[in-house]
Amino acid sequence: NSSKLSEYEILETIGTGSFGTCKKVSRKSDRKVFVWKEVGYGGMSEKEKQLLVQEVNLLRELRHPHIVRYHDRIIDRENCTLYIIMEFCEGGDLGSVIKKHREEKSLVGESMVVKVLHQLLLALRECHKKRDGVHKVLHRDLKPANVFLDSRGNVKLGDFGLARILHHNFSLAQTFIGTPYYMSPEVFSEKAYDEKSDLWSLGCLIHELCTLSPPFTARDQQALAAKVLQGKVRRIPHYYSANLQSIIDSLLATEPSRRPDIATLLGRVEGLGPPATTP
Ligand SMILES: CN(C)CCCNS(=O)(=O)c1cccc(Nc2nc(OCC3CCCCC3)c3[nH]cnc3n2)c1
Repeated sequence: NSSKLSEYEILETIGTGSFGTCKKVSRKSDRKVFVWKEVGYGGMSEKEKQLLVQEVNLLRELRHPHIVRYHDRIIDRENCTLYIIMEFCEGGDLGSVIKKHREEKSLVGESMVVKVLHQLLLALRECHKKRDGVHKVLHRDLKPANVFLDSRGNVKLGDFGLARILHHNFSLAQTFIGTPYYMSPEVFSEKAYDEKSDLWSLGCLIHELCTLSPPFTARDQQALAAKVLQGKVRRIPHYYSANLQSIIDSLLATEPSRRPDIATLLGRVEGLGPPATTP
């Protein structure tokens, strides 16, 4: 029996994403806390609704310690709204962590950076393993606001799938798309997007975690593309190890084929600092 909205109590609105509103809710039966994401499908064509169903089915299949867990969905036909109920991550998002460190002028410790790198590599390996019938599941929207921390400080990759839904240029998504800081050279030059593009975005995210601002910034998309295609990146602070610098350099290789694959990267990361997942 599909669950109903009345089984949940709304605690607070956490924020609004490219898909709609995200709220913190608690299940009345056991007070367990979740988030739900409200996706309005009123303006969608039959085709777009089909895509939405496909994406939610994809979300349901991904079960991994470092991917935010999908729990349930509720369809409210009266308001043409789909509610996707997911695991609540108490630690908030990485964007807020970076903002805090920038304001406090303090660097993120290397062990935390390595933990985020390691756990996101494990999450991306799982995503790339999956196929939704035809093509590979790529994240496409890896950015600090889409990476969450649980109560034990473990990293959880969130909100993908929703990213792909909105890649079919839905109107709402267009209004939310900010500057694509993490867009890879091949995507700017409209070449094929594949796993290596997710690794480029991971490189941007880890670089930002070390420097507290995006590796490539510009006032508009054209200027950003020029910088990304030129491929010059400032080094991370000397506080961090040469190993970490070289892993980031390899992820930010302009030519996708020069970026190592996930297995190679995991070997290099597991060779670094202390064990990653907090038991
Ligand atoms: C320790 N403190 C410093 C941190 C306090 C932190 N607590 S907090 O304020 O409730 C808080 C803040 C941000 C996130 C979360 N947890 C969370 N957020 C999601 O999405 C956020 C949404 C994404 C799109 C854009 C709008 C926001 C999730 N999606 C699936 N699971 C999720 N979990 C909790």
